[in-house]
Amino acid sequence: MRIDIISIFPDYFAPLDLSLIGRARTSGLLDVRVHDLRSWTHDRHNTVDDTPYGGGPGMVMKPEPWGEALDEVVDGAPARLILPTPSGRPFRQADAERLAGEERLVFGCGRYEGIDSRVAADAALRMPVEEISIGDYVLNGGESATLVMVEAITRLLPGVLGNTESAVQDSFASGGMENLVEGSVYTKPVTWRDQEVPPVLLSGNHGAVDRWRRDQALRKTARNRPDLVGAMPERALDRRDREV
Ligand SMILES: N#Cc1c(-c2ccc3ccn(Cc4ccc(CN5CCCCC5)cc4)c3c2)n[nH]c1N
Repeated sequence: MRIDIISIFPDYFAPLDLSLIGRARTSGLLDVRVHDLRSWTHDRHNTVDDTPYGGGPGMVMKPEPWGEALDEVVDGAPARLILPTPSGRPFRQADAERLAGEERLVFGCGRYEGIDSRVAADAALRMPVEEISIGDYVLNGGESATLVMVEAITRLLPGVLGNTESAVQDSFASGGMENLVEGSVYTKPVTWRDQEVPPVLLSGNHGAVDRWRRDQALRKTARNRPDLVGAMPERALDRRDREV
């Protein structure tokens, strides 16, 4: 997969040189290229913004640099443009799984009050464009959202996670754990600050361990994500769970 990221803050993406994604880039498994939008400005101040038509607060990103940047970066290749925006469709695990199947993704990171709307409309003449939000809170730009989405997507690519990690469907659809959040996890030492690891995890009884983990996940989901419990199919709750 090739990922292009266009931003006025390219240094924001230094974390993509680290850890598993950094290793995947070094190995050639993943091709991530970060571009400074100001490279496509031609005035002495490298201007990327201007006042909004119709008035209103703040500034809007000018269309010209974006148009030139996308023309050069995409260069006629089949690519999908992702535009993080507060008003976008919510980003979910299913979107990460879907986008992990793409050959090329381009992320356009807006700032100020956003990117002139004609940029998305013009790009849509040549490629699929998705306006996506990572959550119902306000950020200052699209960079953090792009980091989140790139991590969620690329961790699903074969070979990116090592043997010690697992990117199965995580807790949102793995076998018998549909729509549940992760339960509690433990490692050595068996006693730490007078807290013991739950004995069932030391029992070697895999059936009992699986049942205990599912019960823990159910309890945590009911406590932290009642919205997911409501979406849980009746069959997902065995008789004992219905007593929860
Ligand atoms: N993904 C994602 C995001 C973003 C996100 C993504 C991309 C950009 C580009 C610029 N900003 C800043 C910003 C913040 C608020 C507003 C809304 N206006 C406020 C003033 C009155 C009019 C409406 C617009 C632009 C961005 C924010 N925020 N939250 C997410 N989940």
